[in-house]
Formats: sequence, C-alpha cells, structure tokens
Amino acid sequence: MSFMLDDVGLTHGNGFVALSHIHLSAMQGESIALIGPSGAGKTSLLNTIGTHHLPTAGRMQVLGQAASAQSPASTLKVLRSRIGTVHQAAPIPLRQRVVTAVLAGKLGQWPLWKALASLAYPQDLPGARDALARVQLEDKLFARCDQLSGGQLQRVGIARVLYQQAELILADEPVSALDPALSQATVQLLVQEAAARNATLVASLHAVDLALGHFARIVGIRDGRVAFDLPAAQVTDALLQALYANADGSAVALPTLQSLSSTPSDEPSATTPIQVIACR
Ligand SMILES: Nc1ncnc2c1ncn2[C@@H]1O[C@H](COP(=O)(O)OP(=O)(O)OP(=O)(O)O)[C@@H](O)[C@H]1O
Repeated sequence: MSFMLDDVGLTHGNGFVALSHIHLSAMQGESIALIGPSGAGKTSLLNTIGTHHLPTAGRMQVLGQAASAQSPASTLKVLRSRIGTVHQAAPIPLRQRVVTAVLAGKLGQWPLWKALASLAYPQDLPGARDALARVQLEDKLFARCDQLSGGQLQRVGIARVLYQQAELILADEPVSALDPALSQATVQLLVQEAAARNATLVASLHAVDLALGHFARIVGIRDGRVAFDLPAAQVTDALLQALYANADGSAVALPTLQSLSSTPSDEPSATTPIQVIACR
C-alpha cells in the first residue's frame, strides 16, 4: 500500500472545510489523475497526502507510516523526504542556479554536510544534467532561475522530482504553464518515470482529455469529496458533466488541453467539445 486515507477530513484554520469523508487508497506503483472543477479540493488533497496539511478528521497512512497532527516532526520530515512534489508554481528561489534547484531534490536524503556543500559546489552535475535533459532543458544547467520562462521553471520543478527518485510523486497541475504538445509529453514522462521505478503517481490536472489519455485510474473531486473513483475507460460523459456542472446544475463545456491553452483565464471555454479517448 502506498497511501490510505480513511474518512479523512481537512478543515482549515479559518474554519473552511476543504475535504470531507475522503476514502482513498493506492497500491505502490499506481498512477492516478485527480480531476474536478476549480476549488474542488484537489490541491488540498495532494497537500494532505504529502503531509503538508494533516487531517483534522479520520486516519491517514503514507508509505507505511501513520501521519497525523500527533506525529513527531522528525517522523514527518523523514516521510516528506520520500515524497516528491511538483507544484503549480515551483517554489524555487529565483536567484538560484538551475543546477542547484534540481539537486535540491535530494537535500532531504543527503547528510547535512553534503547538502550544505552542494549549495556552494553542486555535488552531482551529471545527475542534474540527466534530469534536465529529460525535460529538454539540458542547456539551462547553469542558468539562473530568474532567467527562465514560467514553463521552463515548471519543467525545472519536474526535473527536480525526477532527480529525487521519490517513492511517491504528487504533482499539482504539473503542466499548467506548458503548451498542449509539451503538456502531453511531460505528463507521459511522469507516468513513464513512475511506472519504470514502481513509484506511485498522483497528479491533479485541469484538462480532462489529458487525464483520460494518460492515466488508468481517475478520481473525480467535487466540493471536497470523492465524486467517483474509476478506471479511465469507465468514466462516462454523464459523470464528467455532473462533476463539472455549475452550482445550479447547468452544464458547462468540459476543460480540455485545447480550450485551456486558448483561454487566458482558468475558466473553460464555453464552446469546446471534448473528445474522450480513455487510457486502457
Ligand atoms: N489555507 C487555506 N485556508 C482556507 N481555505 C483554503 C486554504 N487552502 C485552500 N482553501 C480553500 O479550499 C478550497 C479548495 O481549494 P483547493 O486549492 O484545494 O482546490 P483545487 O481543486 O485545487 O482548485 P484549483 O483547481 O483552482 O487549483 C477552496 O475553496 C480554497 O479557497
């Protein structure tokens, strides 16, 4: 078992209930896409599995370890070093060099002396170069992060997780800053990487076609709850319509790679039809 959430709830400090009654588990090596409308709770769920938020209700186990608000900080620190996270906006100091940002993937696994030394003298140039080559950024090894575009920075965040070789990869909208072709290639890279190392991958995606095209298991999230948890081939158009429907029940066009890339805001276009090609 990679993780198990048993009736988990998450209430934020301001009293907002972001997640309720979540039952979700994954075997080691599974790849899962989280989909659902904006504000549904996908990021909250990923942050909870990653132990950055701890459940305020229910029980959670991650990588064989119980994780709760009562867990010792040292236990959570070790656990987090085994989890790789790709953020929507990579939390990378902009003055840092790309090589340092990638090598930071293993800071939690290295002894303190090596981690500190790596800040001044990068400790594993070939490893960083390899990871960057996989996201087509080999030539940016010594660039400063503030010289990169938003999409390049997002790919540096992905290279960092590839370098980390985590047992559990949590990717929160990992391709939101990439064009459709690069989005496809990058999601495929993450899925292939996880499969090759038997790592578990959970990715939240706005584009429904991207999720259905690359992931065997799809979890729909709405209003902080699991709306469905199904093999991609069993996710019907009716389920998707219900997942994304407006609060008054009226239908919306489903968000696709194409509609999202041609719409400046994160609102899906009202006209784009979706072509569902399920992953088998
Ligand atoms: N730290 C916080 N404190 C209070 N409320 C929060 C906090 N973080 C998130 N929320 C609220 O929880 C709800 C779920 O947010 P979340 O970011 O998990 O949704 P999401 O499905 O990832 O959305 P999106 O697709 O737009 O990124 C939202 O209403 C959000 O405003």
